[in-house]
Amino acid sequence: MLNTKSQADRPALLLRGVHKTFADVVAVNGIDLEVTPGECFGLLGPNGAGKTTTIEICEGLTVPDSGEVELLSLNWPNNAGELRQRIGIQLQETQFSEKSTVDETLRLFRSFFRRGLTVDESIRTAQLEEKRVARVGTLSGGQKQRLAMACALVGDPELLFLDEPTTGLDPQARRHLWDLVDRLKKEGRTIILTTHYMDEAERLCDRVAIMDHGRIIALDTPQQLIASVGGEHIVEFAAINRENGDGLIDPALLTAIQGVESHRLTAGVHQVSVRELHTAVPQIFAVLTAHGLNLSEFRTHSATLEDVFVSLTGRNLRDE
Ligand SMILES: Nc1ncnc2c1ncn2[C@@H]1O[C@H](COP(=O)(O)OP(=O)(O)OP(=O)(O)O)[C@@H](O)[C@H]1O
Repeated sequence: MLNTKSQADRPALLLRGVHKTFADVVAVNGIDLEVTPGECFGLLGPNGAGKTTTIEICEGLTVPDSGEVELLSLNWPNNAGELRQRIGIQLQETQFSEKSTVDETLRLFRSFFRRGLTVDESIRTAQLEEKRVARVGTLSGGQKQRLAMACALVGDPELLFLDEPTTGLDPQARRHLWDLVDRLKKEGRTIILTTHYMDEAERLCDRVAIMDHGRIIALDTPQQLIASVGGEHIVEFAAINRENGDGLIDPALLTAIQGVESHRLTAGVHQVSVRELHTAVPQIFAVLTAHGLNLSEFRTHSATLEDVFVSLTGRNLRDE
């Protein structure tokens, strides 16, 4: 059994050694996790990493093969009734009745909870006032996501699960959802969200677990994860030798440059993490010139969670 601290000291969510296999696919391969009350915690990873399976295990929708899961000091299936009253769930895709109005849909969801927000409050929170009497079938993608959020909130949950809340939304609708999540954080709710957008995780999450192949491969604040890459900036370039047409360069020549923290070569593109652009870049150019190399591509960016994933796995999050 889990240890017996008082409820106030307990994490809002606790996973210990959680495994789940579907036929021959290991979806979740030994996850340990503790989420503090009031925290916005992100599960970040490429498609198929196991994020949805993990979150569905937490939500009581999927039964793990092994491991312990505790939410708000309660567990599935022993405390299922109480848990359903105290958590909110936004699934990756929610099938609402297209013919019902926003108002009718929320009334139905509100009827599942003993206590919670009024339908008016949840419509206001999700900024759907103008769509109150609109049929669900007429809503845009962003409005449907906000309705799904309103349904997840109508029971006034302490712990809220959001599975890829902004996938498929245009930039404006995404920002709208982010503002809503900000407000929910300020209200002190614990939020667990999955995403494969690193900017979303950086923007919203207090801490992030990066998942790959069913495991957590890194877990920290976005800032600490990014700092772990080594340099604040990433310089990416491809180069061609004027004589023989290849782009090879001894990595030791690059890593010997003062302020260069690491080097990686992916699909012909060199990625160098550096502390300061203005000192490192001229030296990189000097090394290339000295070895007869001309640049064919060159760009720089501030290090992101994408770079953390690349440095851990050698792969890009987005290309999966
Ligand atoms: N019900 C299921 N039956 C069979 N395989 C499944 C099932 N659910 C998930 N899987 C497999 O388990 C692995 C993890 O899937 P999961 O949906 O948890 O990943 P994910 O990180 O959420 O990906 P995405 O970002 O695409 O939603 C994948 O290989 C997926 O095909």
